[in-house]
Amino acid sequence: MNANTAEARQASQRGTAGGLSRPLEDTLDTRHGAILYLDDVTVSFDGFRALNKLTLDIGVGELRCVIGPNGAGKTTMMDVITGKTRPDSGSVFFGQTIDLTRHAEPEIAQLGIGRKFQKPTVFEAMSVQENLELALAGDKSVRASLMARLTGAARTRIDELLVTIRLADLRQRPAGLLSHGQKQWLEIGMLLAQEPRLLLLDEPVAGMTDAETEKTAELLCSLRGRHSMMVVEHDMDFVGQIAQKVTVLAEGRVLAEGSLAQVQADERVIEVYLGR
Ligand SMILES: Nc1ncnc2c1ncn2[C@@H]1O[C@H](COP(=O)(O)OP(=O)(O)OP(=O)(O)O)[C@@H](O)[C@H]1O
Repeated sequence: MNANTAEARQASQRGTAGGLSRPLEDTLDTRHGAILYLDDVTVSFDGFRALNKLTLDIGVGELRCVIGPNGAGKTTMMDVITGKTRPDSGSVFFGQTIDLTRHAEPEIAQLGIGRKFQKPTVFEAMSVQENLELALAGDKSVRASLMARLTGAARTRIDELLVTIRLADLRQRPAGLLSHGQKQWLEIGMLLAQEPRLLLLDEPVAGMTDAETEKTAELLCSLRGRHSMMVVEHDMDFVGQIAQKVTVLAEGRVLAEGSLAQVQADERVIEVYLGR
């Protein structure tokens, strides 16, 4: 294990104090501009290659959209990044020096990679604000003590987050009474509370109304630069609203990459995914 990895592991074992510090802030080396680099990653299930020598990188502060047909390997790719699935071969680097394949799932979350699954998983009986406080604390068991000594910085951060996720007016509302879209924004806020360097979002607008989808696009665009993001989506209108660079996955590897207009005009992409 090299020095940086050892340092990262120690930092991740320490955890975050009140969710306000990000222990790896100084150890994540992104001098070459990439926050994530997958190199030649292969994952097989019973001989079937869900990922087949996948190579892909995400720039610091970038909002990358990943599209592709069912079974292309999008979820498997996110599982590999977050440590849920180990690749058979290949490497997955977070910054220049942290090899994610050497870390367990909770460590990877501590390292600064947040993942939003398709279904919202907020605490329904708690208010919007309490959900954010909990996320900031990072652990349910510390909530009581946190509430007693919520620092000024934490209060400010929660106020900021409420504005970012467009729920400032609903801070006291039980999360269970929010609309589907509002629950998704709350969950994004809960992830942001942990100050992720990289945010993985799996079909964030599935089931949303058009108005909610538009607001989500605005929200994600507002996070650009501050957080690096990878968004897997099938909703092409939404992708059109947020996309800079789009990666098309098919059969476990990158089929095409470029602006949405470029990949939409690519005959191979039309053939396997978009249709005529
Ligand atoms: N645990 C597993 N065991 C066996 N096969 C799996 C497993 N996980 C995924 N697969 C297979 O790997 C391939 C890639 O699946 P994956 O879920 O990554 O695709 P996807 O691009 O996310 O698809 P979708 O758009 O439908 O979510 C599929 O053929 C799937 O059946």
